[in-house]
Parts: sequence; structure tokens; C-alpha cells
Amino acid sequence: MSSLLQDAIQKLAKDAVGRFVRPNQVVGLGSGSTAAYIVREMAGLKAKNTLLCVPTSLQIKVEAEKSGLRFADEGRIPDIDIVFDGADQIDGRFNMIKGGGGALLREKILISSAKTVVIVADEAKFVKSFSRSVPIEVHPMARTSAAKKLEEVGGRPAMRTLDKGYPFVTENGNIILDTVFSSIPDPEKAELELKGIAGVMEVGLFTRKSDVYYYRAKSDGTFEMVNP
Ligand SMILES: O=C(CO)[C@H](O)[C@H](O)COP(=O)(O)O
Repeated sequence: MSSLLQDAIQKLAKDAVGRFVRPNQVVGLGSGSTAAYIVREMAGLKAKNTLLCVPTSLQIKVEAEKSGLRFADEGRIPDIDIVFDGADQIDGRFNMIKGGGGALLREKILISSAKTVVIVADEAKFVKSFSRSVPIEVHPMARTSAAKKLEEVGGRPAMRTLDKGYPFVTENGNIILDTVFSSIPDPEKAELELKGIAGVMEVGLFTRKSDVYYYRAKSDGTFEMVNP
């Protein structure tokens, strides 16, 4: 990533935290390198000790620990005031593909429950229509049955692997089938349909629109808020 783009993300993190975080909030923390900028920015907040955070992965939990943030009991999910998160792609209608880091299940739980959602991403992630695979978290027992069903609905699933071919296992003990679709004309319908396959724990299509704010970091070092 260029240093100008890093500058832009740094600046937007400052703006987003200043604009959206208030004392005594319960704050959901999405995962990934862009969300980590937000967490680092939260380290400097005067009201830091009044916040309670809910992390979506060990990666962001470690960042939050370094920033001196406190954690909520996960049972407080109904009280989540705000979630900060990144995205892998955002289409022209503000649907998202997420799950590049494998935290999609916990991210979906937080994003579907929070009062307000703030998405931070660099400009390359904003596209007219999706052009990458959709991460689909699947119970290991359904590895082949879910893959077959995904093929039946036109997908080309591939199990995510680490170096040397070891399966990538999520923090929930599941696998990810990164699934290519030739097109996704109706992401909301696709999200529901794919979620209905037995053994599918979560789908990396995120279609919530209300109270979602998007920040775009630009390669000239600036940023903007782009809203539906
Ligand atoms: O969905 C995610 C993790 O499951 C991340 O938000 C997404 O992969 C973007 O990550 P990054 O900011 O590192 O590009």
C-alpha cells in the first residue's frame, strides 16, 4: 500500500472515531488491516475507559488490547451502538463482500445488530459490480455437500487453504469455500439463498443499508464519505 493511501486511512480513522464514538458506548470491532487503523485511533480517546468493545477476531482483539481498550461480555450484542469494519468489495448499490480475513460470521452478527455501522475501505474496494469470490463459511462436515449445492446454483467453490495446502480453519472451527459466481444480480436474494444451504454457517455477502456509513480512502492521500 502506498504511503499516501496509508495517510488517507489514518486521516479517515481520526475523522470516523471523532465523529461517531461517544462516551459509554458498546463498540463492535470488525477485523482486518483497515479496521485496525480505527482501533489504533481509539487508543487516544479521552473516553476510552468508558467504552466496551466486542472484537470479531483474535487479530483485532490483540490490536484492541494494545490500544488499551476494554471488552464487553459478548452477551451485550443487542446493545451495540456502533461497529467499525472494513470490506473486500463494495458494489455500486453498497452491497459488500466480506470475509477475506475469515471473520465473516462474527462480523455479520455485529453488523446485523448494531445501531450504526461505519465501513472503512480504500478506493480500490469500491466497484461497479462484484468481481471477486464470495467467502462462504461452512461446517467441515458439509464440505462436499455444501460445495455440491453451491455448484448447483452456479457457483465454483474452492476451499480456502494456507501454505502447504492446510485448510484455513475459522475461529469458529469451520472452513471457508471461496466461491466464484459469474454474476450476482440480486445480492440480497443470493445472501438468503446461500444461507439456506445445509451446513452454511455464514455468507460473505453483506446487504444491510440502513444507518451504514462508508469512508473511502483515496490514493492522493485524501478521503471522503460516500453514502447510499
Ligand atoms: O471482512 C473482513 C475480515 O473478515 C475484512 O474487513 C476484509 O477482509 C478487509 O480487510 P482489509 O482491511 O485488511 O483489506
